Amino acid sequence: MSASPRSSFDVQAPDRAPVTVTSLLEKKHHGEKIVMVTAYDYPSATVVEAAGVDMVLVGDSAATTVLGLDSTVPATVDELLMLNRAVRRGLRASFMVSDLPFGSYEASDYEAVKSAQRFVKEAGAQAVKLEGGGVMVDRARAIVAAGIPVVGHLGLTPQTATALGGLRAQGKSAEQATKMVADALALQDAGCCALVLEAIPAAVAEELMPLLEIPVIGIGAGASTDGQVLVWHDLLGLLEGRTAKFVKQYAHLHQAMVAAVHQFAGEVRDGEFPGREHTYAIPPEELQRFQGSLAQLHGHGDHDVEGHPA
Ligand SMILES: Nc1nc(=O)c2c([nH]1)NC[C@@H]1CN(c3ccc(C(=O)N[C@@H](CCC(=O)O)C(=O)O)cc3)CN21
Ligand SMILES: CC(C)C(=O)C(=O)O
Ligand SMILES: [Mg+2]
Repeated sequence: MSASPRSSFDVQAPDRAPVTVTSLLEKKHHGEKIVMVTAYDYPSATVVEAAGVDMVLVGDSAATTVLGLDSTVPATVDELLMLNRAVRRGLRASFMVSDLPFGSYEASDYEAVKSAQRFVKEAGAQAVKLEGGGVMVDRARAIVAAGIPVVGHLGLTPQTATALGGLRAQGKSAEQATKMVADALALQDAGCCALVLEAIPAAVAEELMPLLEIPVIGIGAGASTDGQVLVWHDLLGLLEGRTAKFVKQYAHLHQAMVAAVHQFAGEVRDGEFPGREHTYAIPPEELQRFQGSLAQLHGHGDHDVEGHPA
């Protein structure tokens, strides 16, 4: 393990080959699980990179987790692009996938390709992700034809949650599950390099898995998928409040951060911070000269009230 960083940022990950569409497929074939985590800025990107995750998703969940909105619908291409560029600067080997936001790809193949190209050209995305089957399969095919890898997303698709009747698990009826299988096969046929399945019964995912040749990343789809994804804030416990059933919190950083800031506030109020070690020194002779010039300024005769020589 070499400690030398290869670029201006300092990640602690052991050297590893950059993740590619091909290496992800090999992982699937070898039965090695694929790890995906969302990231939204430079520090989160350096953490997921250092932890060695395979894929990083710059999710439109930024709308709720970073911007404090109550759904992903209002997220814009420009807002997400700024976050995507920050993430890009913190990544080296992890494969970066960018969510296309609601309204940036649905209306036509042309708009889909144009939006996808912005994430690639302006932020260094290695793939884009879009939600849904049906006509969205055509959008996926158009982006793939333009030379950009596409990740599909079926099941609970938060951008169209209103049409789904809310943020509800999907595929709980035979009809829904059958439609999902058809959409998954169609997305694969359209050339998607991977598929995300969100909030569906584990048994439905299990039936689907043998039918798919592309890597499948689950979030609330049980243990049979080729990989798992969680949202950064969920995994680390960075937000207050209840989480979806599919979330496991591996830390409780919200509490840890409140405690740290609370301690800072207490030390400022007590005069305990800053200590000598946090303050700057001036050479004694410079301090003496400085005090001398101050004394001159303060009315030692030959100056007017503003300190100018009389
Ligand atoms: N922090 C966070 N994590 C996410 O996974 C996430 C976001 N935000 N924002 C955008 C979307 C919204 N997502 C969500 C949000 C809520 C549920 C949820 O509470 N689901 C219920 C399902 C109830 C049911 O179907 O009966 C659950 O209890 O899991 C699921 C996905 C996924 N995305
Ligand atoms: C939950 C994942 C799959 C996602 O789409 C997001 O974070 O936006
Ligand atoms: Mg998303």
